Amino acid sequence: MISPLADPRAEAVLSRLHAEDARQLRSIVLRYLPRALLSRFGGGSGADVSSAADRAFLRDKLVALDADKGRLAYTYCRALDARQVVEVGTSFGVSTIYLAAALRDNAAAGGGERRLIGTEIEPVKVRAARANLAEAGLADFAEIREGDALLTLKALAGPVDFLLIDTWIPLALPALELLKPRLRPGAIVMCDNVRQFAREYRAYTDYVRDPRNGFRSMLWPKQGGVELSVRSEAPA
Ligand SMILES: C[S@@+](CC[C@H](N)C(=O)[O-])C[C@H]1O[C@@H](n2cnc3c(N)ncnc32)[C@H](O)[C@@H]1O
Repeated sequence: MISPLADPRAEAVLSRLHAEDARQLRSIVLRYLPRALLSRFGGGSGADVSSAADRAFLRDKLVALDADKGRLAYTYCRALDARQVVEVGTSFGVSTIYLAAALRDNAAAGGGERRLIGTEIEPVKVRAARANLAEAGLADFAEIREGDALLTLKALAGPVDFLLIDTWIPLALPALELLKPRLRPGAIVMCDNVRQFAREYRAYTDYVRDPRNGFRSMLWPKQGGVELSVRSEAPA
């Protein structure tokens, strides 16, 4: 498959992690399919994974951004000449590697300080993500903050050029609202799986698709769907 990264070291780590993610998919589908079907056809919500049992089950699961979306994120960060990128939901660091690679390449092309701030609530995943970034040779471009994103990102200084929201669904809109004042005009926000969980993401998509809230937004409809929103000035 064609990749814009052109970085064998990072690609080797990504290929191991994508393979591990694919191996885990079966157990995730078996566990969550009934909820997903209920959500689609019978009400109920597929969004809530906050129980102790769900948390324990998901602790070693990557639930990673797929490769096409990772490459899309890389390409946007390059095109934006991003300096600061924020990621809500780091897990084992798959998306983080794509984003950190873009920042490294932006620094090589244009100089200046570039940084990715990622955040993850599960300590074991934070340790794994840091190790994966180091193995990919990208540790210098990413800082992973451990804890609840609404706390770890509260005092973040702007401007933010690109924001990836790839976390459990109930956090998506609060995270966007927290970070919205730090997004520079023209910043892109990418939010994963909004088509697959359209009902659960309704509050989020309603918000970004209403231009009065300061975004112009579209659905990239492949693989569960990605919402791509450009920060614009809200009309007076
Ligand atoms: C879909 S996974 C992220 C996948 C990651 N972006 C990747 O490509 O590998 C969502 C992650 O969000 C984390 N998460 C859930 N709630 C969170 C919160 N309140 N603060 C920070 N991270 C959270 C979960 O532990 C999980 O690892």
